[in-house]
Amino acid sequence: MTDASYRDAIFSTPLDRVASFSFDEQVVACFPDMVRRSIPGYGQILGMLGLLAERHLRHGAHVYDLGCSLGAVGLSLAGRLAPEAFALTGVDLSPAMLARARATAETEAPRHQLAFVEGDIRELDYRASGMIVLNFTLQFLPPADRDAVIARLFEALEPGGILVLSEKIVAPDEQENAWLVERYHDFKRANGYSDMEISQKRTALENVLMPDTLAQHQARLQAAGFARVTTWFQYLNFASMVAFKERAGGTSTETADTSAGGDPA
Ligand SMILES: C[S@@+](CC[C@H](N)C(=O)[O-])C[C@H]1O[C@@H](n2cnc3c(N)ncnc32)[C@H](O)[C@@H]1O
Ligand SMILES: O=C(O)C(=O)C[C@]1(C(=O)O)C=C[C@@H](O)C=C1
Repeated sequence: MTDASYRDAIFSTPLDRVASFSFDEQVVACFPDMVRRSIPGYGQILGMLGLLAERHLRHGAHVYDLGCSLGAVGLSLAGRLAPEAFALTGVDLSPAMLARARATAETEAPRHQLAFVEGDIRELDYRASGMIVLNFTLQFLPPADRDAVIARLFEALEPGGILVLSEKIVAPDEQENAWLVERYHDFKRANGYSDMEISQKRTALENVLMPDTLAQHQARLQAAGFARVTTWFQYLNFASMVAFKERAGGTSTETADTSAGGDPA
């Protein structure tokens, strides 16, 4: 990133009252450091998105990055695909995030078609797309709004298109979940967060980030019409799924990539 990025110290001093977490200026300023130290596998997930696009995206298709923050998903795709291979629209509610996303894209991928628009992903008028990414965004929507958003994304996807959904998750078994959360806190401590920071952030995220189970995600995706859902990544209580929209005739996604050779049969 060329933009200035600060170390996340938002919860490093004791607060009388911990306010609910929001994507304000303070978070924007330290966001790259925050996600790197707080989301297990964040860099690996981003890296894989470029590979998934290479494999599944029709040449010239449109891509949505919903809840794009600083535009990291678009930059990952731009790192793997040629400028004419896709056009991406990043959507976010936060003007401060979008301003930095635009500036970074301009510097780091000037020839790629990366646009950023302010909007609520629950209300957007979606255009037909070959790939839609929700990288740690659905978890911030009120649970009652999630089914409708996923159903609209299914409708917006072209046959053969993919939805990539990365989320913090909760395990249905209480003991398993407690273990995962404790190890997640170990992960945060190892990345330099103090117990106080971990505890205050946890309070700030209560009723703001409400994780679903993997089974809830899978059921929602299937109810929306996705023929196949694969959990391709999990690291502690963070996971990423890819959901495939079938092509007409019932076949699931085929590769858009021609470099891997033809059908061996
Ligand atoms: C954890 S961040 C996403 C990180 C980003 N996708 C990445 O890979 O770096 C969640 C983002 O979702 C945005 N957001 C939350 N609710 C939204 C909504 N209803 N519509 C659009 N954006 C939303 C927030 O402003 C925030 O930037
Ligand atoms: O810090 C945590 O506890 C998190 O859950 C990490 C998480 C996320 O999953 O989106 C929460 C808020 C920030 O946007 C960055 C990361």
